[in-house]
This record gives sequence, structure tokens and C-alpha cells, in this order.
Amino acid sequence: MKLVWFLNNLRSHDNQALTRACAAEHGDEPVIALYCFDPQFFSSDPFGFPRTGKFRAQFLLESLEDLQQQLTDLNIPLLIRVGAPAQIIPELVAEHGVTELFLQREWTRDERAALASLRAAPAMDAVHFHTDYDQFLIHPDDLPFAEVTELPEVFTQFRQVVEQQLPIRSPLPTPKARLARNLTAAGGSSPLPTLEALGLEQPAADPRSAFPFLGGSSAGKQRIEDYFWRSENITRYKHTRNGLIGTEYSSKLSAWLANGSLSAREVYAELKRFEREIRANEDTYWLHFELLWRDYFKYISLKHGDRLFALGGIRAREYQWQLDPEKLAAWIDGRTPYDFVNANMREFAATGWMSNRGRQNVASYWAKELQQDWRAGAAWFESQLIDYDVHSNYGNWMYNSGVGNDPRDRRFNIGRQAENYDPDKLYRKLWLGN
Ligand SMILES: Cc1cc2nc3c(=O)[nH]c(=O)nc-3n(C[C@H](O)[C@H](O)[C@H](O)COP(=O)(O)OP(=O)(O)OC[C@H]3O[C@@H](n4cnc5c(N)ncnc54)[C@H](O)[C@@H]3O)c2cc1C
Repeated sequence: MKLVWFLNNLRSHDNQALTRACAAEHGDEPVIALYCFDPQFFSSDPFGFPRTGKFRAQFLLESLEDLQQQLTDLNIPLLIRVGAPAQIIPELVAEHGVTELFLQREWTRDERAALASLRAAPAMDAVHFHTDYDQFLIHPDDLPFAEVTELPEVFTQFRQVVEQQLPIRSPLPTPKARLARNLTAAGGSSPLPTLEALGLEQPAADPRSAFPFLGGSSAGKQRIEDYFWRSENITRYKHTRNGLIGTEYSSKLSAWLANGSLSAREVYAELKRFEREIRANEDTYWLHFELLWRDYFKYISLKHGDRLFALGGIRAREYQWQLDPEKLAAWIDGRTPYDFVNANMREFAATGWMSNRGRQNVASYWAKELQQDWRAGAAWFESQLIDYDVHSNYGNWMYNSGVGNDPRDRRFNIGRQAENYDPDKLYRKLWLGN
């Protein structure tokens, strides 16, 4: 029996692990799928925040429900388990005679540790692991560097190299459906846990939210349909992307990309099709540009490993960091001297979403103006963000805190940012009232 262990690749299309497991050379051998709610990602972090908060947990449950339906259409059961993979997977191996395991390759600290514990389980000795990088736009094997250590530290240099020389692989098709009897292999699909069972409360819907979308590939594809093809707002993207209010100022694709219900390759392929069939302009190009930022932070994390989480960051810079619990609470609650910071933090607390402009400002305020431990800010984001992605979150936090890859080491003038991006105070009024 073959087991596909789903991580942040929650889709049945353009999925290397699933495609390999279903490949013809393996014949009709049963294929089963698994998602593990790993308790380490639902525990409290060192700053006391739940590592996965209610907004992302809700989005994850919706994504899994959608994935389970997609896999059912392929006659593949999706088993759901709550527990450490190093315990759950060996049990499945022993019970069902699993001989091959297929998964997306991850490299960050906690994901590596989970995999190392799994490999160490005696039951796994006879299991063949197949791992593939599947979260990038540009596959690591296609990079023109012999070693990851040769990757440029500055985004522009990275972009110039990858943009000019490199192919972007086409998305893989969804595998063919298996025989109907495969659907009941290993006892068939299992129900999802509730939010309450995960120790979280149901988030209240806020009508002001800029991210009112559901999780899952179906909703992600619908968002591409709406943002690209129906409204054609993608043709205005570069001019609207610094907006603060509503669903349309930016693509909002990040949350589906983060848990892999959409792949970066498929977004890119759809963008290229739109450019061929409707229009290509500077705005449509800019989405490609931003997807390269996403890849860049993944490569920076691949290059620097656990330095991603170090106080001195990848630059090993020494600042006089402090951590004042009252300042942390005031920042989180939106009670700072800056109404622009407060509006963003209130939006974040109420919805799990914040614009890129907001994220830059509140991070700069926390780390550069207050000089508070940037990792506490990053941890609050990790807890709260619907679109949390370990590479993008810690990479951007380092960048904005002066310990990452910003060659100019900028500090935001928050008063001026508020005037430029919220000149009529509409955004601040929306979240703070009058
Ligand atoms: C402090 C801080 C923390 C952040 N944490 C995360 C995070 O955990 N997860 C996350 O996906 N993004 C993170 N970002 C990056 C960025 O803010 C979001 O990707 C973006 O706001 C998501 O909205 P969108 O999908 O509408 O983006 P768009 O503007 O429509 O961009 C399209 C896509 O490009 C990628 N992208 C855009 N900007 C960036 C960027 N600066 N870094 C990496 N990728 C980018 C995203 O995948 C995004 O979906 C963070 C930024 C900051 C300043």
C-alpha cells in the first residue's frame, strides 16, 4: 500500500507527491492519503500564543474538507488523525502494510524534527520515502547555482537571475481516478475534527473583512476566476496593491498558496494565459514579480536554515532588543500612539488578515521604533495570520526588523505612511470608529 502524507500541499492537481504515488508503474496497488493535526503546531509558542489561531485553523478545516472531496472523486480516502506523525504513520504502516510514503519536502526546524522522529521509528525501516520540493514557483533543480549558498542575498539580484534564465514548470494534471474499491482501503476517509476539539473557538465573521473567503482549492480557483477573468482587476494590480480596504486591492491568493490548496505554478500559468488571451501590462507582470518575492523568501530560508528564527537573524546583527509585556499587549490590542498602527492591529485581531502595507508598518513600529524582540511580533503573526507561511512570515519580519535582507534597512515613517495610504482616514475610521 502507498501512503500520501499531505502537508502544505492540500490539492489534488499539480501535486508531485500524489502524482508519483498514482503513477502507472505502481499498478493498482492501493493509495491512501493522510493529514495529521500535529499537536506541536497547535500548542503554545514561547510567547504564550497558540501557534495556530482560530482563523487559520478554520481555513485549514475548510481546505481539508475540499481536499477530501477532490480525493473522493479520485477514489482515494483521506484519513484524518490528531497526533504526532511519528506515532500515527508507523501505526498505519503496521496496520496496513504501507511500503511507500510520498510527501512534500520541507526543511524548516519543526518540520525537519517531525520527519526525523518519523524516520527513527523502527516500523519505518522498510518504508521507502519519496520527497519532492513542490512549494516553489521555480524548482530548486532549475536554479543556475551549484549550491544553495551561492544564492544572492539581495532580492533584485535574485530576480534578475531567475527571471531571465529560468523555465517555470507547467502544472501537473490531476491523476486519473483509481478503481472504486480503493476508496475503502484502510477503512476509508475519516471525519474532520471540530475547531473546539482542536481547542479553538469559532471565529466570528466580520462584515468589514478584506478576506471573507473560504479555504480549499475550489474557493482558490474561484478567486483566480473572479480576480483575473471576471473583474479583470489583475490589470490594475500594481496601482491598487497598496490598498487597505476590501477584497479587490490585491489578489488575496496568499492563504491558498500558503497551505498549498493552490500552487504557485498554477497561478503563474493562469496569469500567462490571461496575458495571452486578454491583456498583458505592467500590472499583470507585477503579480509575477510578487510571486518571485515569495520564492525568494523560501530560498533565503533554505539557505540560512534555523537562522530564520534567531534573534540576530541571518545577519547575526546585535541590537538592544527588549520585551515589555505591556507594550506587547498594547500593540496587539491596537492601543499605541499611532492610529494607523492601531487600525491595522484591530483589523488583524478581528479577521486574521492585514494588508501588506499594514504588515510593513506594524512590524517596523514594533521592531524599529519600540525596539522590541521582533520574534514576539512574528509569533503573534504566526498565531493570527490566515495566510501564515513560515518562510514569508519570518523572512519578512527579519527584513522589516533590520536583521534580514533589506539592503537599505528602512524604518517606516508611520505618520507619513498614514497620510499617503489613508489620506481621508477611511481605513482608520473603518476599524477605530470616529
Ligand atoms: C511582517 C510581514 C509578515 C508577512 N507574513 C506573511 C505570511 O506569513 N504569509 C504570506 O503569504 N505573506 C506574508 N507577508 C507578505 C505579504 O504581506 C502577503 O503575501 C500579502 O499581503 C498577501 O496578500 P495578497 O495575496 O493579496 O498579495 P498580492 O499583493 O496579491 O501578491 C501576490 C502573491 O505574491 C506573494 N507575495 C506578495 N508580497 C510578498 C512578500 N512581501 N513576501 C512574500 N510573498 C509575497 C504572496 O504569495 C501573494 O499572495 C508578510 C509581510 C510582512 C511585511
